Amino acid sequence: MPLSRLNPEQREAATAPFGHNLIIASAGTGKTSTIVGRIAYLLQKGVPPEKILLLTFTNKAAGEMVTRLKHYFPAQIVDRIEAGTFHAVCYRWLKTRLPQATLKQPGELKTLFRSVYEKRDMKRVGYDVKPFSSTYLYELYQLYQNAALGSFDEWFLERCPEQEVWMDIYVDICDEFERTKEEYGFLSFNDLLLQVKKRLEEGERIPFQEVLVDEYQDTNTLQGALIDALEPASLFCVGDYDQSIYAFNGANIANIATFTERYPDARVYTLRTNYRSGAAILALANRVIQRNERIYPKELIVGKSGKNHPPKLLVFEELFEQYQGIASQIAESATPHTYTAVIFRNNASADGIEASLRERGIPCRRKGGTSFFEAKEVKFLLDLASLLVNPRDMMAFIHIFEYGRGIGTALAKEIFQCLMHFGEGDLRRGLLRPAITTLPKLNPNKNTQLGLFDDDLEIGSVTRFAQIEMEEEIRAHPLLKHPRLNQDSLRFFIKFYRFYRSIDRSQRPATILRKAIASPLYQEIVDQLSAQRGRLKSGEIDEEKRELARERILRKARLLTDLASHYREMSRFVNAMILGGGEMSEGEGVNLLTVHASKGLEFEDVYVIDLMDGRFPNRKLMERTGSMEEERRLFYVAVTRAKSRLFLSMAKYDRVKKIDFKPSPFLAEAGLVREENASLLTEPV
Ligand SMILES: Nc1ncnc2c1ncn2[C@@H]1O[C@H](COP(=O)(O)OP(=O)(O)OP(=O)(O)O)[C@@H](O)[C@H]1O
Repeated sequence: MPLSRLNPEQREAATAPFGHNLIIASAGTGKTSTIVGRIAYLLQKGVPPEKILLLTFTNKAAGEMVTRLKHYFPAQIVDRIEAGTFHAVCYRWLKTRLPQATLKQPGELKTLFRSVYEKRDMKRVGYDVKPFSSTYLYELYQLYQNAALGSFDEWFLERCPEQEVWMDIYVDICDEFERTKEEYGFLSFNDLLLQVKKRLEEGERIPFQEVLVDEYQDTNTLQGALIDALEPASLFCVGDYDQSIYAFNGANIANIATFTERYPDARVYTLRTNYRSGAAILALANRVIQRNERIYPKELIVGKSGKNHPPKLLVFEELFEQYQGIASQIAESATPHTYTAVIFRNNASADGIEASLRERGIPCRRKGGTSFFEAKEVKFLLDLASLLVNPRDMMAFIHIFEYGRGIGTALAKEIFQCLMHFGEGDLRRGLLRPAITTLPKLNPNKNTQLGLFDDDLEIGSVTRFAQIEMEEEIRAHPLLKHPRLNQDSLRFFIKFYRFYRSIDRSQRPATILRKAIASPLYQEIVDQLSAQRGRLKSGEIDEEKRELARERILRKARLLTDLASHYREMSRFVNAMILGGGEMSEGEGVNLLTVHASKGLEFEDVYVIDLMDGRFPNRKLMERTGSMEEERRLFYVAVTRAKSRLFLSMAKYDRVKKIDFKPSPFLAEAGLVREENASLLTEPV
């Protein structure tokens, strides 16, 4: 049983009485094993699995815990436990209430927000204070949803009082954004939590007997409120305040810091034995983190025996030399690449190190596989899938039709509006079996954002298309009367029409994707993209390059089909791809990670790079939402990922930007450089 593998302090926590339990688990002290032990304990005590809710920071973490439990309990029991991220769990629950709603990628919603923002002519209003850009306002609005429960203007004005003159317009923009999302059936990630919280507050019940929360230190105000709204009979929160690193995303360290005030009956357990790292690494981590306020008392005991490598400072003369030097060291190291990680504070560090590793033929992987989902060939297929799930999804339709020669955003919007009109609000019907055969009567005063036309459409002559081969039903389609449709755009429309007809009765996501990939519609996308990617600087197309690009595109398309084969319903597939996209990593080899992405992971050898003042700590971000304490916690998280060897590296000069660097103050706090003048104790390598 998992309980028998726990040490006494882990077991004491795992078998805590029902009630409000907080487990302070320092880095590497085995919180995963403790949570698994706790669930085993609950099941042994007879708690029905469906009454257990496990909330984790990634779906992968939930999956790993569930897999471990399956070693001890039958799968049909373990699978009934509700486990996943806040988003995934809320999505599953909402799905039963809002079957049509589609989750949208943050990038897509940002575009929608911009289209609402740009309808306001800020210049004409002409206040002295410059308004925030659409992107910045959008980010603030997202942060507000995670970080506060009161009204937007109150929260906003507290942070940005100088922007008061714009407040009414900002509120108006956010309101319209919310209405537009609702109209299209779109949900943002925040909406998942907000909607569930609202329904719970309105009296719906999800009666969990125990809610377990992993990485409790990184829950935000909204998540904290959601946990409260669930009103679980018992709460088991596991976290480490020294690893709270998501303030920029609204994480509220007060959730963990005030636990005992909010729940006066709370019991606090502390896991102290670190099994991950050698004594010297732990001593360094502790020396630094001691400078932060101690919220609950804690002490780390070294549980690992064996060889103890002292952490090493690597100092390079020049920034790029640093990346090269580290790549060389990794090339010579006996540690397998997959057990090695390079960790950095800022994403900007990744390219230099990746290029240096690849130059030496060392494979590497970057977490946050957005690159896969952002690849145009994948996005196109996901847009097709999204449109099948939610035919009101005008954004997906536009993205698809923009590939048609001669079709820009404006015409794509018009085609969408026409099809909706022909089908009386049903896109598929408007396309395949139009009920109305006249072009839409349009209202010039209507919202221009929806792409309705300024004036009524004149009727175009269908004889323009006499030479184009097509089925009779397409020739009779009312869209052909659209005056702005030309031969190229019609050809694209025909491909789209035929694809829709080919999948008329198909249900399974993988079948539909296979048909899509084989269709002339997708062939057109593959041709366009591979030609673009095969083009040389001179403008000519290199056939070999184009062929390689084509193979890569099709490989990605097949990978997406493989992923789809795990789903029976298209809506589940689409939403899972959006929910889980950020957790995918691409490739094999040395792990290149931001500190945030390294959370919860461990590696034999860890290189924490670019340890220069300004970069780590990142002074710019500190001014916005951060603090020195948060940066110190980031440093603590980074160094405690190391099991055997820890290398801390810095450069003294950036040749490209011509800047001199000072060592990170954390190197002084770690005792690796002299504190008073931050001078180096180590000579450059
Ligand atoms: N009782 C135990 N005896 C021996 N090894 C253990 C025990 N508990 C955990 N470990 C090992 O300690 C390491 C750290 O465990 P785990 O990944 O659960 O830590 P964590 O508390 O989640 O760390 P962090 O918060 O830093 O991510 C793992 O390699 C795990 O196998």
